Amino acid sequence: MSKPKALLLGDINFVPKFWESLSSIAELVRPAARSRAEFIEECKAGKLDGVVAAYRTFNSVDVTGRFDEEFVSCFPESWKFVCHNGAGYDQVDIDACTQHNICVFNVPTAVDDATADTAMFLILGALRGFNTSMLACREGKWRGHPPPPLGHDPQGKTLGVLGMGGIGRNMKKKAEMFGMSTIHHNRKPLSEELAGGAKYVSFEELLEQSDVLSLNLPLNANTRHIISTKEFEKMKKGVVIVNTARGAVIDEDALVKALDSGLVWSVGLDVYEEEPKIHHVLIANSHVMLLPHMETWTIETGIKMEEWNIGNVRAVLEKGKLNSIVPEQADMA
Ligand SMILES: NC(=O)c1ccc[n+]([C@@H]2O[C@H](COP(=O)([O-])OP(=O)(O)OC[C@H]3O[C@@H](n4cnc5c(N)ncnc54)[C@H](O)[C@@H]3O)[C@@H](O)[C@H]2O)c1
Repeated sequence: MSKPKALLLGDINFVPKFWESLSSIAELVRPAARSRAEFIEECKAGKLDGVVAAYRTFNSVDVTGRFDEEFVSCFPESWKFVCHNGAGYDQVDIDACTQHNICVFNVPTAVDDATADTAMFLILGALRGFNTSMLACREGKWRGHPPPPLGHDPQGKTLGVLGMGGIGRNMKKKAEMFGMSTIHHNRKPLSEELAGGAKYVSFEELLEQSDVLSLNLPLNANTRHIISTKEFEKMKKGVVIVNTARGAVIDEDALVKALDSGLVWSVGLDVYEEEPKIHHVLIANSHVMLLPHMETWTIETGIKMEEWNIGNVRAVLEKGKLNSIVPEQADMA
Protein backbone atom coordinates (compact mmCIF):
# COMPACT_ATOMS: atom_id res chain seq x y z
CA MET A 1 0.00 0.00 0.00
CA SER A 2 1.36 3.47 -0.85
CA LYS A 3 2.20 5.83 1.96
CA PRO A 4 0.02 8.91 2.64
CA LYS A 5 1.52 12.18 1.46
CA ALA A 6 2.54 15.10 3.69
CA LEU A 7 2.74 18.40 1.83
CA LEU A 8 5.19 21.16 2.79
CA LEU A 9 4.05 24.72 2.03
CA GLY A 10 6.93 27.07 2.87
CA ASP A 11 10.25 26.15 4.46
CA ILE A 12 11.50 24.30 7.52
CA ASN A 13 14.28 26.62 8.68
CA PHE A 14 15.48 25.05 11.91
CA VAL A 15 14.81 21.32 12.13
CA PRO A 16 14.84 19.92 8.57
CA LYS A 17 15.96 16.49 9.81
CA PHE A 18 12.91 16.34 12.07
CA TRP A 19 10.71 16.92 9.00
CA GLU A 20 12.65 14.34 6.99
CA SER A 21 12.13 11.79 9.78
CA LEU A 22 8.47 11.72 8.72
CA SER A 23 9.54 9.95 5.53
CA SER A 24 9.27 6.60 7.35
CA ILE A 25 5.51 7.07 7.58
CA ALA A 26 4.72 9.43 4.68
CA GLU A 27 5.80 10.49 1.24
CA LEU A 28 7.03 14.07 1.71
CA VAL A 29 6.04 16.33 -1.17
CA ARG A 30 6.25 19.99 -2.15
CA PRO A 31 4.11 21.72 -4.74
CA ALA A 32 5.67 22.69 -8.08
CA ALA A 33 3.40 25.78 -8.14
CA ARG A 34 4.86 29.27 -7.65
CA SER A 35 1.49 31.04 -7.54
CA ARG A 36 -2.05 30.47 -6.28
CA ALA A 37 -3.36 29.92 -9.81
CA GLU A 38 -0.67 27.31 -10.48
CA PHE A 39 -1.40 25.62 -7.15
CA ILE A 40 -5.11 25.34 -7.93
CA GLU A 41 -4.21 23.91 -11.37
CA GLU A 42 -1.91 21.38 -9.71
CA CYS A 43 -4.73 20.25 -7.41
CA LYS A 44 -7.22 20.03 -10.27
CA ALA A 45 -4.77 17.98 -12.36
CA GLY A 46 -4.67 15.43 -9.51
CA LYS A 47 -0.95 15.99 -8.85
CA LEU A 48 -1.54 16.38 -5.11
CA ASP A 49 -3.89 13.41 -4.77
CA GLY A 50 -2.99 11.36 -1.72
CA VAL A 51 -2.02 14.40 0.39
CA VAL A 52 -3.45 13.84 3.87
CA ALA A 53 -1.81 16.64 5.83
CA ALA A 54 -0.11 19.92 4.96
CA TYR A 55 2.44 21.84 7.01
CA ARG A 56 2.12 25.54 6.15
CA THR A 57 4.11 28.61 7.18
CA PHE A 58 3.00 32.25 7.55
CA ASN A 59 5.09 33.27 4.51
CA SER A 60 3.67 30.54 2.26
CA VAL A 61 0.66 32.82 1.83
CA ASP A 62 2.81 34.67 -0.74
CA VAL A 63 2.38 31.64 -3.03
CA THR A 64 -1.02 30.23 -2.08
CA GLY A 65 -2.91 33.29 -0.88
CA ARG A 66 -5.47 32.79 1.93
CA PHE A 67 -6.91 29.36 2.57
CA ASP A 68 -10.41 30.49 1.65
CA GLU A 69 -13.42 28.70 0.19
CA GLU A 70 -12.16 28.95 -3.41
CA PHE A 71 -8.80 27.49 -2.42
CA VAL A 72 -9.96 24.79 -0.02
CA SER A 73 -12.62 23.52 -2.42
CA CYS A 74 -9.83 22.53 -4.87
CA PHE A 75 -8.07 20.25 -2.38
CA PRO A 76 -8.05 16.52 -3.18
CA GLU A 77 -10.51 14.29 -1.25
CA SER A 78 -7.61 12.78 0.72
CA TRP A 79 -6.61 16.14 2.31
CA LYS A 80 -7.90 16.23 5.90
CA PHE A 81 -5.44 18.26 7.99
CA VAL A 82 -3.82 21.70 7.84
CA CYS A 83 -1.00 22.27 10.35
CA HIS A 84 -0.21 25.99 10.57
CA ASN A 85 3.18 26.96 11.99
CA GLY A 86 2.02 29.90 14.12
CA ALA A 87 -0.36 30.88 16.90
CA GLY A 88 -2.43 33.25 14.74
CA TYR A 89 -4.24 31.44 11.92
CA ASP A 90 -6.21 34.30 10.34
CA GLN A 91 -4.76 33.33 6.92
CA VAL A 92 -6.97 30.22 7.10
CA ASP A 93 -10.75 30.46 6.74
CA ILE A 94 -11.81 28.05 9.48
CA ASP A 95 -15.46 27.96 8.38
CA ALA A 96 -14.43 26.94 4.86
CA CYS A 97 -12.18 24.20 6.26
CA THR A 98 -14.93 22.94 8.58
CA GLN A 99 -17.38 22.81 5.62
CA HIS A 100 -14.89 20.60 3.78
CA ASN A 101 -14.19 18.46 6.86
CA ILE A 102 -10.59 19.66 7.12
CA CYS A 103 -9.12 20.05 10.62
CA VAL A 104 -6.81 22.98 11.34
CA PHE A 105 -4.05 22.96 13.94
CA ASN A 106 -1.99 25.88 15.14
CA VAL A 107 1.06 26.29 17.36
CA PRO A 108 0.06 27.89 20.66
CA THR A 109 2.20 27.95 23.85
CA ALA A 110 5.57 27.65 22.05
CA VAL A 111 5.26 31.32 21.10
CA ASP A 112 4.21 32.65 24.51
CA ASP A 113 7.58 33.71 25.93
CA ALA A 114 9.00 35.29 22.78
CA THR A 115 5.78 37.21 22.10
CA ALA A 116 5.32 38.38 25.69
CA ASP A 117 9.00 39.42 25.81
CA THR A 118 8.47 41.52 22.68
CA ALA A 119 5.34 43.06 24.16
CA MET A 120 7.25 44.03 27.32
CA PHE A 121 10.02 45.57 25.17
CA LEU A 122 7.38 47.63 23.35
CA ILE A 123 5.62 48.61 26.59
CA LEU A 124 8.84 49.85 28.19
CA GLY A 125 10.02 51.58 25.02
CA ALA A 126 6.68 53.29 24.45
CA LEU A 127 6.24 54.33 28.10
CA ARG A 128 9.76 55.73 28.28
CA GLY A 129 9.66 57.29 24.81
CA PHE A 130 13.05 55.79 24.04
CA ASN A 131 12.77 55.70 20.27
CA THR A 132 13.42 59.40 19.53
CA SER A 133 16.72 59.37 21.42
CA MET A 134 17.75 55.98 20.05
CA LEU A 135 17.51 57.51 16.58
CA ALA A 136 19.10 60.85 17.63
CA CYS A 137 22.19 59.31 19.25
CA ARG A 138 22.98 57.38 16.06
CA GLU A 139 22.92 60.68 14.21
CA GLY A 140 25.42 62.18 16.68
CA LYS A 141 22.72 64.30 18.36
CA TRP A 142 22.88 62.70 21.81
CA ARG A 143 19.29 62.68 23.18
CA GLY A 144 18.06 64.94 20.37
CA HIS A 145 17.58 68.72 20.05
CA PRO A 146 15.36 69.48 21.88
CA PRO A 147 15.50 66.37 24.06
CA PRO A 148 12.34 64.25 24.11
CA PRO A 149 9.66 64.70 26.80
CA LEU A 150 10.27 62.78 30.04
CA GLY A 151 8.90 59.25 29.92
CA HIS A 152 6.80 57.24 32.36
CA ASP A 153 7.70 54.38 34.72
CA PRO A 154 5.77 51.10 34.47
CA GLN A 155 5.60 50.80 38.28
CA GLY A 156 2.07 51.37 39.58
CA LYS A 157 0.51 51.40 36.10
CA THR A 158 -2.44 49.26 35.07
CA LEU A 159 -1.91 46.91 32.16
CA GLY A 160 -5.15 46.03 30.38
CA VAL A 161 -5.01 42.80 28.38
CA LEU A 162 -7.63 42.28 25.70
CA GLY A 163 -7.61 38.51 25.02
CA MET A 164 -6.10 36.75 28.05
CA GLY A 165 -4.83 33.57 26.36
CA GLY A 166 -1.38 32.03 26.53
CA ILE A 167 0.46 35.21 25.58
CA GLY A 168 -1.68 37.54 27.71
CA ARG A 169 -1.16 35.36 30.78
CA ASN A 170 2.60 35.19 30.15
CA MET A 171 2.68 38.99 29.82
CA LYS A 172 0.85 39.39 33.11
CA LYS A 173 3.64 37.53 34.93
CA LYS A 174 6.32 39.62 33.24
CA ALA A 175 4.49 42.91 33.81
CA GLU A 176 4.22 42.10 37.52
CA MET A 177 8.02 42.00 37.71
CA PHE A 178 7.97 45.61 36.49
CA GLY A 179 5.46 46.64 39.17
CA MET A 180 2.39 46.74 36.92
CA SER A 181 -1.00 45.33 37.89
CA THR A 182 -3.12 43.55 35.27
CA ILE A 183 -6.80 43.68 34.41
CA HIS A 184 -8.23 41.72 31.49
CA HIS A 185 -11.20 41.19 29.26
CA ASN A 186 -11.86 37.93 27.43
CA ARG A 187 -14.69 36.31 25.50
CA LYS A 188 -15.42 34.36 28.65
CA PRO A 189 -13.98 34.80 32.16
CA LEU A 190 -11.05 32.54 33.00
CA SER A 191 -10.85 30.19 35.95
CA GLU A 192 -9.28 31.79 39.03
CA GLU A 193 -6.20 29.64 38.52
CA LEU A 194 -5.69 30.79 34.92
CA ALA A 195 -6.46 34.45 35.68
CA GLY A 196 -3.78 34.28 38.39
CA GLY A 197 -5.20 37.32 40.19
CA ALA A 198 -5.72 39.51 37.11
CA LYS A 199 -9.13 41.15 37.60
CA TYR A 200 -11.79 40.40 34.96
CA VAL A 201 -13.49 43.57 33.74
CA SER A 202 -15.98 44.43 30.99
CA PHE A 203 -14.71 45.64 27.62
CA GLU A 204 -15.78 49.22 28.53
CA GLU A 205 -14.02 49.06 31.91
CA LEU A 206 -10.87 47.76 30.24
CA LEU A 207 -10.85 50.77 27.93
CA GLU A 208 -11.56 53.21 30.78
CA GLN A 209 -9.08 51.84 33.34
CA SER A 210 -5.96 50.79 31.39
CA ASP A 211 -2.79 52.91 31.46
CA VAL A 212 -1.33 50.51 28.92
CA LEU A 213 -3.68 48.54 26.68
CA SER A 214 -2.30 45.38 25.10
CA LEU A 215 -4.06 43.58 22.23
CA ASN A 216 -3.66 39.81 22.53
CA LEU A 217 -6.70 38.39 20.77
CA PRO A 218 -6.98 36.62 17.41
CA LEU A 219 -7.99 38.46 14.25
CA ASN A 220 -11.32 37.32 12.85
CA ALA A 221 -14.58 38.85 11.62
CA ASN A 222 -15.60 39.69 15.23
CA THR A 223 -12.34 41.34 16.23
CA ARG A 224 -11.42 43.31 13.08
CA HIS A 225 -11.17 47.00 14.16
CA ILE A 226 -12.33 46.11 17.67
CA ILE A 227 -10.36 49.23 18.66
CA SER A 228 -11.44 52.27 16.65
CA THR A 229 -12.46 55.91 17.22
CA LYS A 230 -15.34 55.12 19.59
CA GLU A 231 -13.07 52.95 21.74
CA PHE A 232 -10.19 55.47 21.79
CA GLU A 233 -12.63 58.11 23.07
CA LYS A 234 -13.40 55.94 26.12
CA MET A 235 -9.73 55.52 27.10
CA LYS A 236 -7.70 57.46 29.66
CA LYS A 237 -6.05 60.48 28.09
CA GLY A 238 -2.37 59.60 27.61
CA VAL A 239 -2.90 55.85 27.28
CA VAL A 240 -0.18 53.69 25.70
CA ILE A 241 -1.30 51.05 23.17
CA VAL A 242 0.70 47.91 22.40
CA ASN A 243 -0.27 45.53 19.62
CA THR A 244 1.47 42.19 19.16
CA ALA A 245 -1.62 40.33 17.88
CA ARG A 246 -2.57 41.33 14.33
CA GLY A 247 -2.59 44.81 12.80
CA ALA A 248 -6.24 44.84 11.78
CA VAL A 249 -7.60 44.42 15.33
CA ILE A 250 -6.89 48.17 15.51
CA ASP A 251 -8.27 50.66 13.00
CA GLU A 252 -4.88 52.14 12.02
CA ASP A 253 -6.33 55.42 10.70
CA ALA A 254 -8.19 55.93 13.99
CA LEU A 255 -4.99 55.13 15.91
CA VAL A 256 -3.06 57.74 13.95
CA LYS A 257 -5.75 60.35 14.73
CA ALA A 258 -5.78 59.41 18.44
CA LEU A 259 -1.98 59.81 18.56
CA ASP A 260 -2.21 63.09 16.75
CA SER A 261 -4.77 64.50 19.19
CA GLY A 262 -2.67 63.42 22.20
CA LEU A 263 -5.38 61.04 23.38
CA VAL A 264 -2.87 58.22 22.93
CA TRP A 265 0.57 59.14 24.32
CA SER A 266 2.54 56.48 22.51
CA VAL A 267 2.28 53.09 20.85
CA GLY A 268 4.38 49.97 20.49
CA LEU A 269 3.54 47.93 17.40
CA ASP A 270 4.83 44.70 15.93
CA VAL A 271 1.93 44.18 13.52
CA TYR A 272 0.18 46.38 10.94
CA GLU A 273 -2.99 46.39 8.89
CA GLU A 274 -1.27 45.94 5.52
CA GLU A 275 2.09 44.31 6.18
CA PRO A 276 4.74 44.99 5.08
CA LYS A 277 3.32 48.50 4.58
CA ILE A 278 3.38 50.75 7.67
CA HIS A 279 1.18 53.85 7.88
CA HIS A 280 3.34 56.81 6.77
CA VAL A 281 2.32 58.90 9.80
CA LEU A 282 3.53 56.16 12.15
CA ILE A 283 6.83 55.99 10.28
CA ALA A 284 7.22 59.76 10.54
CA ASN A 285 6.46 59.79 14.29
CA SER A 286 9.80 59.10 15.98
CA HIS A 287 8.13 58.88 19.40
CA VAL A 288 6.46 55.53 18.68
CA MET A 289 8.06 52.07 18.87
CA LEU A 290 7.76 50.05 15.67
CA LEU A 291 8.99 46.52 14.98
CA PRO A 292 8.52 44.70 11.66
CA HIS A 293 6.64 41.58 12.90
CA MET A 294 9.56 40.08 14.85
CA GLU A 295 7.95 38.56 17.90
CA THR A 296 8.88 34.96 17.28
CA TRP A 297 12.10 35.83 15.42
CA THR A 298 14.45 33.82 17.65
CA ILE A 299 16.30 30.58 17.09
CA GLU A 300 14.92 28.95 20.23
CA THR A 301 11.29 29.81 19.48
CA GLY A 302 11.70 28.93 15.80
CA ILE A 303 12.87 25.46 16.85
CA LYS A 304 10.04 25.02 19.37
CA MET A 305 7.43 26.06 16.80
CA GLU A 306 8.69 23.80 14.02
CA GLU A 307 9.03 20.82 16.37
CA TRP A 308 5.48 21.38 17.63
CA ASN A 309 4.03 21.67 14.12
CA ILE A 310 5.92 18.67 12.72
CA GLY A 311 4.66 16.83 15.84
CA ASN A 312 1.12 17.76 14.74
CA VAL A 313 1.74 16.28 11.28
CA ARG A 314 3.19 13.10 12.80
CA ALA A 315 0.27 12.74 15.24
CA VAL A 316 -2.35 12.91 12.51
CA LEU A 317 -0.47 10.58 10.17
CA GLU A 318 0.30 7.98 12.81
CA LYS A 319 -2.79 8.02 14.97
CA GLY A 320 -5.26 10.45 13.40
CA LYS A 321 -4.70 12.10 16.80
CA LEU A 322 -5.50 15.78 17.15
CA ASN A 323 -2.89 17.68 19.14
CA SER A 324 -3.70 21.40 19.06
CA ILE A 325 -6.84 21.91 17.02
CA VAL A 326 -8.05 25.51 16.76
CA PRO A 327 -10.79 26.44 19.29
CA GLU A 328 -13.45 26.95 16.59
CA GLN A 329 -13.15 23.24 15.70
CA ALA A 330 -12.96 21.89 19.26
CA ASP A 331 -15.91 19.57 18.61
CA MET A 332 -14.04 17.94 15.68
CA ALA A 333 -11.27 16.77 18.04
N1 LIG B 1 3.12 39.00 15.84
C1 LIG B 1 3.43 37.72 16.00
O1 LIG B 1 4.44 37.23 15.52
C2 LIG B 1 2.51 36.87 16.83
C3 LIG B 1 3.04 35.76 17.52
C4 LIG B 1 2.20 34.99 18.30
C5 LIG B 1 0.84 35.31 18.37
N2 LIG B 1 0.36 36.40 17.70
C6 LIG B 1 -1.06 36.76 17.77
O2 LIG B 1 -1.47 36.77 19.12
C7 LIG B 1 -2.78 36.21 19.21
C8 LIG B 1 -2.97 35.62 20.58
O3 LIG B 1 -2.16 34.46 20.72
P1 LIG B 1 -2.37 33.44 21.91
O4 LIG B 1 -1.44 32.30 21.65
O5 LIG B 1 -2.32 34.13 23.22
O6 LIG B 1 -3.85 32.94 21.61
P2 LIG B 1 -4.89 32.27 22.62
O7 LIG B 1 -5.89 31.58 21.78
O8 LIG B 1 -4.16 31.51 23.68
O9 LIG B 1 -5.56 33.53 23.33
C9 LIG B 1 -6.40 34.42 22.68
C10 LIG B 1 -7.45 34.87 23.68
O10 LIG B 1 -8.27 35.86 23.07
C11 LIG B 1 -9.60 35.64 23.51
N3 LIG B 1 -10.54 36.27 22.60
C12 LIG B 1 -10.92 35.84 21.37
N4 LIG B 1 -11.83 36.68 20.85
C13 LIG B 1 -12.02 37.66 21.76
C14 LIG B 1 -12.85 38.81 21.81
N5 LIG B 1 -13.65 39.12 20.79
N6 LIG B 1 -12.79 39.59 22.91
C15 LIG B 1 -11.97 39.27 23.93
N7 LIG B 1 -11.17 38.19 23.95
C16 LIG B 1 -11.19 37.39 22.87
C17 LIG B 1 -9.72 34.12 23.59
O11 LIG B 1 -10.79 33.72 24.42
C18 LIG B 1 -8.36 33.72 24.14
O12 LIG B 1 -8.38 33.67 25.54
C19 LIG B 1 -2.81 35.18 18.08
O13 LIG B 1 -4.14 34.98 17.61
C20 LIG B 1 -1.92 35.76 17.02
O14 LIG B 1 -2.67 36.42 16.03
C21 LIG B 1 1.17 37.17 16.94
